[in-house]
Amino acid sequence: MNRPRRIPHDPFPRYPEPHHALWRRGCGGQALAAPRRRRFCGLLGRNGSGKTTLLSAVAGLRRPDGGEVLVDGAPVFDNEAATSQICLIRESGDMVDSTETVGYALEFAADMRPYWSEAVAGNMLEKFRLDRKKRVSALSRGQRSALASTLGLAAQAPLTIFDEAYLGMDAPTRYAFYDALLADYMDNPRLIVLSTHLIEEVARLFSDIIIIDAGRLVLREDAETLQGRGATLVGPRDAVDRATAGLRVLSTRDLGPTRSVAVYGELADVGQRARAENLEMGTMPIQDIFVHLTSEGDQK
Ligand SMILES: Nc1ncnc2c1ncn2[C@@H]1O[C@H](COP(=O)(O)OP(=O)(O)OP(=O)(O)O)[C@@H](O)[C@H]1O
Repeated sequence: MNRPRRIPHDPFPRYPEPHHALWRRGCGGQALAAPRRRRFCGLLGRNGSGKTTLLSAVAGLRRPDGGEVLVDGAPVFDNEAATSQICLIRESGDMVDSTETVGYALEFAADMRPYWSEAVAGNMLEKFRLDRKKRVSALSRGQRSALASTLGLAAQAPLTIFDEAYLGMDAPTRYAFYDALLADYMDNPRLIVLSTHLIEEVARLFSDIIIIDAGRLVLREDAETLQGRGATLVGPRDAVDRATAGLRVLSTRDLGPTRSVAVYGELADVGQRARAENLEMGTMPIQDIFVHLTSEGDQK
């Protein structure tokens, strides 16, 4: 079968312009992403927030109840030209027929995927210690996830989506997967979307963060800007209160006379305020920002 092949080590593969309008109306009618070519995007949301539903609609596997998902201006549902550019690996790892061997699963994917890389597939099999001759049904849960992730990376699709693809993988396997993901992204920059609950493990990979909650967009930001929007200030209570006056306080913790406050928003002068009050200032991990932004209504 004749397949267009990627030129090895070509840092600018000649993919079609990716997905300008892809996310435009994907989530509650709000814009999810501006046109961008090479991004590594983290999709974060609490259980049941709609991540899998959204990603299935983006991959054309599910017709949206409302709104549209567009790829380069064309609807993605029932559009083979669009879906051939997209590879979605779901947590169920359901792209693999369990009665077949690992080797057959790879051959099948190679025939289906226009940008398939045998080299990436081989590297991943080695990394994950997967035997081509083994039946998929004989693999453990984590090994099935590893195989599904191999198929997802080797597909080299211009839009590659992993929806909690790490399920069942042990920590060394997950880290091997993250390393492979990052190396592959550097080698072939494209649009990769990763949905995960293990935020701290992968936060370093993200160039962009999208947070959804109850089917609505909460935030879309580049990771660096988002990191700059959260800070913690620690010191004597009065001094912390003065320094944080007028800022959006996400949480306050007191330990004796010491107060620790997490603030979020436009923090242009917060460093100056902290220095003026002689406070300790720290950055807020993305996971903490996520927890605060998606649990604000819980106590009401
Ligand atoms: N935009 C939406 N409007 C209404 N219902 C939705 C929306 N998105 C998802 N749902 C419904 O919410 C339920 C959970 O959605 P989904 O499985 O996509 O969540 P999730 O974020 O992937 O959850 P988890 O992290 O637990 O896997 C499903 O029944 C789905 O049909």
